[in-house]
Amino acid sequence: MVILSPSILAADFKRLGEQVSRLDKSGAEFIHIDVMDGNFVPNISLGFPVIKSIREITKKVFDVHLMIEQPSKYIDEFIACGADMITIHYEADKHIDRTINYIKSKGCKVGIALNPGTPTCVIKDLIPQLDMVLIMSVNPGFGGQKFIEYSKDKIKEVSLMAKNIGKDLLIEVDGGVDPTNIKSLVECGANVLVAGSAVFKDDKIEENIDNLRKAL
Ligand SMILES: O=C(CO)[C@@H](O)[C@H](O)COP(=O)(O)O
Ligand SMILES: [Co+2]
Repeated sequence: MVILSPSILAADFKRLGEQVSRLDKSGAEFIHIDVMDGNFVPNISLGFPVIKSIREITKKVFDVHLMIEQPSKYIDEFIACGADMITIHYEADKHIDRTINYIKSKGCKVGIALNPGTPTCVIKDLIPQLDMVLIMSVNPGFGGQKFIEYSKDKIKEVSLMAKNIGKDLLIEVDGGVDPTNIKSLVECGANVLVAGSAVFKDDKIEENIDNLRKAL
């Protein structure tokens, strides 16, 4: 099964509630929420009040991508706001094993994100504990960037790691996903596709989601 996870970073924040309602009625299974702190990445996006507000609009899976330093400090708040899946960056947490266990102990799904420059070998031994691995296919911080082609090799590597241990793992690709590359990403082993610009372009949310699905 291929899961679509529209990133609201690309939404029109003047009409965020209306657009999230449209996502709620769409065929997308997840909603990708990019949290940025201006330290781990050179951008600041949104936080607890926004997540709490849109949680009242939809029951879709909140796929929360934390691009923040010291993510372990905020796990309880993100869960309280309604996060269903929390993905932290390998590069942002020196005690990642402890944070993974804490997130799971709270009954929340857990993912690890890898920047384009981080090799997949660093998470090999963590895969048994994970629900998801997020492969960043752009440098984190902004939507609308160009897909980094070598991300496909990383998707294949993680897919093989999971297969070798018989692990049913979500493999999420995040950044520059559009109808021209989505099929090839699934063929590499991706099963969760994040799309921001490709979904919110020209406010044609429903049509753009259908086009992504048709391109598979
Ligand atoms: O985490 C990030 C960016 O750091 C992504 O989730 C982007 O928000 C995806 O946007 P597009 O590349 O699909 O426009
Ligand atoms: Co993201």
